[in-house]
Amino acid sequence: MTMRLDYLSIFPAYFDVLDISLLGKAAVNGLVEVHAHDLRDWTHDRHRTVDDTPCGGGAGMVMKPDPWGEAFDEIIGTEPDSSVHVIFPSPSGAPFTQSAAQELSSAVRIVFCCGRYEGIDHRVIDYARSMWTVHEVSLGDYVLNGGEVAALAITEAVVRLVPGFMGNPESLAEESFSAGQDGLLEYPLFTRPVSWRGLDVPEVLMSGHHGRIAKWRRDESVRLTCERRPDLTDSDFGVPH
Ligand SMILES: N#Cc1c(N)n[nH]c1-c1ccc2c(Cl)cn(Cc3cccnc3)c2c1
Repeated sequence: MTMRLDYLSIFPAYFDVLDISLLGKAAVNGLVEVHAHDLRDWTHDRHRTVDDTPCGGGAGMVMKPDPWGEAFDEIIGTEPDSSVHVIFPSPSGAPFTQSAAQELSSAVRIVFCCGRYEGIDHRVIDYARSMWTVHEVSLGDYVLNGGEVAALAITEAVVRLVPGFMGNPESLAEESFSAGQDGLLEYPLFTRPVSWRGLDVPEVLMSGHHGRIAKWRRDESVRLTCERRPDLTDSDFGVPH
């Protein structure tokens, strides 16, 4: 089943990058289909206006609802369909998580609405909620200038989980935040040469003793998670006291 991805933005060129790397290969293999659209194509004035001053006053400009509605009609359609997932990156969105990426990886259609300025007229989101399955999400607690970078990050997180996308699906199970990792951060990785600029690969990893290697990796994951992400440690993870 091909996953169709649509991107609505006043900077559609942001999404040209999706033609390269693994995503480009996935498109070639028919796993995903990418369509980027310029929101200004649904304006009708000489200046192709997409913004206006905020009702109630305040700084900056707000994106007008009209172009979004006309773009929705043409790109998605005018009939409700809960199988269509519409994503609004937003500073006030819910944190985007690996489990959200996992859920979205089985979607047949995802439409990313990438706003700019101070944001999109809220009626656009309300209308979308009346028609499709809407996700208002944030990448994290830092400020971006619009939704495009978030849409690219979410795309990569989702598409890499689509069955058939990753050459070696086993590698997905050991990553940070993956279910197989018990919510722990990934352990440190090493490869050849064994000695590099006076720095050596931990001996245990060269021992060939799989039990010891597994214990070292688990201990390292617990140590790193306790140090860097105490918010993920909802239990002791058997941390040695
Ligand atoms: N996702 C995410 C995310 C994040 N993690 N930081 N900033 C954003 C984000 C997402 C969408 C928009 C739209 Cl639309 C306009 N802006 C600019 C802006 C910045 C600060 C306050 N108001 C608007 C966006 C910022």
